[in-house]
Order: sequence, then C-alpha cells, then structure tokens
Amino acid sequence: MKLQFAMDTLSTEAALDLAAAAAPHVDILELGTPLIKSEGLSAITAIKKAHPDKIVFADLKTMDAGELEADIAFGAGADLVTVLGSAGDSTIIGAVTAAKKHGKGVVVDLIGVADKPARAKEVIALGVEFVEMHAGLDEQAEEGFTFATLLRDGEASGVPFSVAGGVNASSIADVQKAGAQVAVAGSAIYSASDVGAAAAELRAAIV
Ligand SMILES: O=C([C@H](O)CO)[C@H](O)[C@H](O)COP(=O)(O)O
Repeated sequence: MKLQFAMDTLSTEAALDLAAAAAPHVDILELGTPLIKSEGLSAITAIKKAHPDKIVFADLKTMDAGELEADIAFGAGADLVTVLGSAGDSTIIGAVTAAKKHGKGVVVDLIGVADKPARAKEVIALGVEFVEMHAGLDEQAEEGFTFATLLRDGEASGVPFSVAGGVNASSIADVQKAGAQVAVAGSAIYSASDVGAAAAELRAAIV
C-alpha cells in the first residue's frame, strides 16, 4: 500500500517545507484543494520540480470542464488529478482523455456520493486509475461520522481504491487490511510538531 501526504496548507512555501520533511517516508505528495485555489498551478510546478521522483497529486476536485482542467494541471507537472464522482461521466471521460495525452492518470474522489461502491464501479469502467473513498474535513466533523464506513465501501467496491478522511497512525493498519492501494493522510502529518517523524510513524505502520 502506498502512503499519500495531503498538504492542506495555503502557501507554496509552506508546502515545500512540509514536502521536504515528509518526502523520505511517503510515495505521493498531494497538493490539497485549498493550496491549489490559493496559489494556482505554479504550486504544482514547484512541488514537482523539488520532488521529481515522487508522484505529484493535484486535488483539483474537478466538477466540469474535465479535459481542460486536467490538461492544464498535467501540463504544470501533476501525475494524478482528481475529478469528483458526482460529476457527469462526460467530465470524467474528458479528464481521462487529457491523462492519456500526457501519459498520466485520473482519480475519482467519491466525497459526498451516497452509494460509493456503485459509483466506483461505474467510473473505473471509464478509465480512471482508482477511486478515493473520502470523507472530507467537514463530514469528519459531523456528529455520527464513522471512519469504518469508508473501509466497508472500499471493500464492497471491488475496484482499486484509496482511503482519505482522518487516516492516522492508529487507523492506517485497518486501511491496509481493507485492501486499499493508497492511504491518504493530511492532518495526522501536517499538524504534527515533527512532520518527518509523523510521516515515518505512518510508514512504519504499513506492513
Ligand atoms: O481532500 C481533503 C479535503 O477535502 C481538504 O482538501 C483532505 O486532504 C483529506 O481529507 C485528507 O486530509 P485528512 O482528513 O486531514 O487526513
């Protein structure tokens, strides 16, 4: 299972610092949606330039203009981009078209999708690399949120998936047991006093 570090910070400078500390322990460096909205595509270029050996993941959360948005992010240096699972199939197909042109990939983020396993099967058939079983920061704060649902949905989907939404050192082993290809951790790493040590702890929990 790969480890993805979601950098939900607002400046390229802060992201470069976080990435430098965590990079030795992670496989995928994710530019969070707030970072891309704050800094634009130049943040993607800066992270790829600093870490050409890492998979750079641009969390665009595209909802429309799939081909155009994916094309400009791949052009800026992204290896993977996200499109929302609630977007229309034509948007997802557009992003996959851009990915093929650049030799890169698309991940479908199932945030807010009610029946995640069913939509996961549909979008994998459209040519995306994997789906993200995702509970966003707002959903995690809602009363009654349970992380276990994401793992159940991943297992039920029968397709390649990642898990995002509060992954930490205590839960990452369960993510692996559920069969995820990728565990995504944001605040468990970037909120730690020692970012490198937090990333190393997550890496050590993966067997
Ligand atoms: O994708 C995310 C969210 O929508 C804000 O951009 C987070 O990066 C994702 O949820 C992982 O972060 P944590 O939940 O803090 O691990």
